[in-house]
Amino acid sequence: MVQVIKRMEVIPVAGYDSMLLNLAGAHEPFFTRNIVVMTDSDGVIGVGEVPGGEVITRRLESCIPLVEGRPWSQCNDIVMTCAKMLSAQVTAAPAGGTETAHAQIFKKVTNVLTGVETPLLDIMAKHLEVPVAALLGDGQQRDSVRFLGYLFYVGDRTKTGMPYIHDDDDSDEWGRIRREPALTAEAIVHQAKAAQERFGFHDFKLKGGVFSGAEEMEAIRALKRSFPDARITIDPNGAWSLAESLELCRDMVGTLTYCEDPCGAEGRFSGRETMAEFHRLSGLATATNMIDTDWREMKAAIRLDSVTIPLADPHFWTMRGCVRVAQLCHDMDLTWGVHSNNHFDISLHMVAQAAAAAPGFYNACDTHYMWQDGQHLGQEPPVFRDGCLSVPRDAPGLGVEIDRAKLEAAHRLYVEHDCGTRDDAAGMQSIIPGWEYDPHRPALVR
Ligand SMILES: O=C([O-])C(=O)C[C@H](O)[C@@H](O)C(=O)[O-]
Ligand SMILES: [Mg+2]
Repeated sequence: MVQVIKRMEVIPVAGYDSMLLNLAGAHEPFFTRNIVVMTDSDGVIGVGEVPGGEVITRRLESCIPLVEGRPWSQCNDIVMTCAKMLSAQVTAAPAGGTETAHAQIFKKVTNVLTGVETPLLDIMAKHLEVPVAALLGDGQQRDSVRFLGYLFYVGDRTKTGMPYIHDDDDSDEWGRIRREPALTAEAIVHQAKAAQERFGFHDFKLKGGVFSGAEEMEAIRALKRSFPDARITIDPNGAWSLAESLELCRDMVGTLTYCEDPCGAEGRFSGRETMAEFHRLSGLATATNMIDTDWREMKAAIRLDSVTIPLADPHFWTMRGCVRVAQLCHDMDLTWGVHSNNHFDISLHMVAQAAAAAPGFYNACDTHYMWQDGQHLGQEPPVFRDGCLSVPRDAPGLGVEIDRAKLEAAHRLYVEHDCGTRDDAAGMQSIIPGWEYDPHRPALVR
């Protein structure tokens, strides 16, 4: 008797965040996600997590009639049917907006497909008694997945009047500092040391685009002095011009292992063209989650040699899609990595399972989880050892069993604070009235 999906639930949730700074402003006190829970006719439960926001919630809900009543064994066909329905929805949407806005809409479609695909894979893997990684690509390649410590400048929450969480964890130095301002190179090194103590990270990424590039490079140099063996990267989200990127990175080979989205589109040149020039002239490997985010962009990026590390986040490539990228990287002279946003433990397990199926060398996976540690929705907290999460071959499914009480509490938080779509500009405007996003000017250079 083939089990069918009896119920698909879409649950918007919120969690607490620190006042993390970036080019687009400051993270607000709450981050949002959409959780999908599917239950089959045997009572087997599968889960998935994708970015928050009402558009994604509504699109996921529109998939429910195409999922309920179908056997999980028809996973491919279910996802394909949803993809067709969603692409008709998007095509029917009113025209207008910029090309970037259009790309964002399509990214939201893959976010939704990931929300449908992941719980189905979880259920399928549980029935087959294998980890999800065994169902991806050529199957499970490793039992342990490396993550990096994702460092951020942190704003002073006390100046905002916004309900940022604080004093929530006194268990160690990381718990004590992660909600407090960090606005200097010393503070960034301190963050890295505290995070390493708790999680064991070997590699680090600094979110740039906040102070001048020169100041941020000082932080990178200070990090390298403290962690000489670490692979270190910086990501200003394309804030610098090509000339500035080259100037800033002139002596950084050996200090930076790779550079993520240093520059973007400029005058007559596309972001993929400026990144190609940067890669060639700086001698640095280049990573991106901005200019190589689907197959069409991938073709253009490969043709130009713009990107050596596509950060193939399962949330916008789907789990199977991001492993296809990993296979392509392995077969060509590229290396695979993963982008992240604030997330709960379900997403962390999704990334770990995908990375466990990535063949050959991969870059330590990005994760924001250190900012959320303690807010898991599963019954057990994820445990990092030596900067790694294990993906045991004898643990069926995604590796997370949902805790209904925690899920309900995260949903209540979403409702009570009227959370919706992320707005980093609002966070920044709470300390700098009238502040506006400028893609070419660091957030605190005004
Ligand atoms: O690599 C990236 O660009 C990111 O991690 C995107 C995120 O939205 C990051 O900028 C953040 O959390 O502020
Ligand atoms: Mg990035």
